[in-house]
Amino acid sequence: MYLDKYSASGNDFVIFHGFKSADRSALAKRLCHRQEGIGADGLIVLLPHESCDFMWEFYNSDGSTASMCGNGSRACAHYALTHGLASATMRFMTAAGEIISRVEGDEVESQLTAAKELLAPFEEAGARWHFFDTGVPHLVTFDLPYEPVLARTMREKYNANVNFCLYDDALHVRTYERGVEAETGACGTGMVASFLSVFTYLGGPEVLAVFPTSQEKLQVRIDASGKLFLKGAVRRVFSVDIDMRIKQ
Ligand SMILES: N[C@@H](CCC[C@H](N)C(=O)O)C(=O)O
Repeated sequence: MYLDKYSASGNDFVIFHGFKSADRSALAKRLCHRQEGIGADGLIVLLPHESCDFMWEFYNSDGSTASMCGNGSRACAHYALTHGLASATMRFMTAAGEIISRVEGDEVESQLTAAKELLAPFEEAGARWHFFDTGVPHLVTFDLPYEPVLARTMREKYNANVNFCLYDDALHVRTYERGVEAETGACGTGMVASFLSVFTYLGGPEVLAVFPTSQEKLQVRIDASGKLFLKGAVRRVFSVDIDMRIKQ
């Protein structure tokens, strides 16, 4: 089984392509395991699609599926170009809708699906929260430093990813990710939800530099028609051929 390991600003993924849809939840858990597998935040499988360049199946490291992943979309676009599955500008289908990605060297920009505000801003646990769906649901606060116990409480109550932000001349975001059940190095849809909170409620600009936990800088922007874009470098860490028959 041939696969690639990618890092997209510190959010890491195992990626391969196949021909058929299947329940790959157990495989995702096995491959993503940090001690007994390759280790990753998620598994992405590219599959043929009738009208797009391809479609994907996306799994978190705990085997759950997610409808979208911003950093995963950038990593898988680079994978698709590298493996001759698409040209540098490509369209692919996710459970959240169609994504358009453009690859230029190691820089990849993805145009995400239209965002929705799930709840008006609200106060809870001594903080003000914004709640956006940018492909998956994200809570965002600017009032508190990263706090894992509160992150876990809010994640469970709202079934959402949870972002703790600092906004100065740039945006700094730490994300507790659902399905990884921990803080990850970066979360693309979380950075876009945080950007939207700044843009909508704090009078922020149309383009912002965003620094996730990994400190690998990205750019988030909104165009005149409200389309949202996430851009940054991705890195193919290695390619490997593994024997999946070895099983304890
Ligand atoms: N890391 C991703 C988000 C992946 C899905 C998320 N963990 C969920 O289950 O909601 C990103 O870069 O957007």
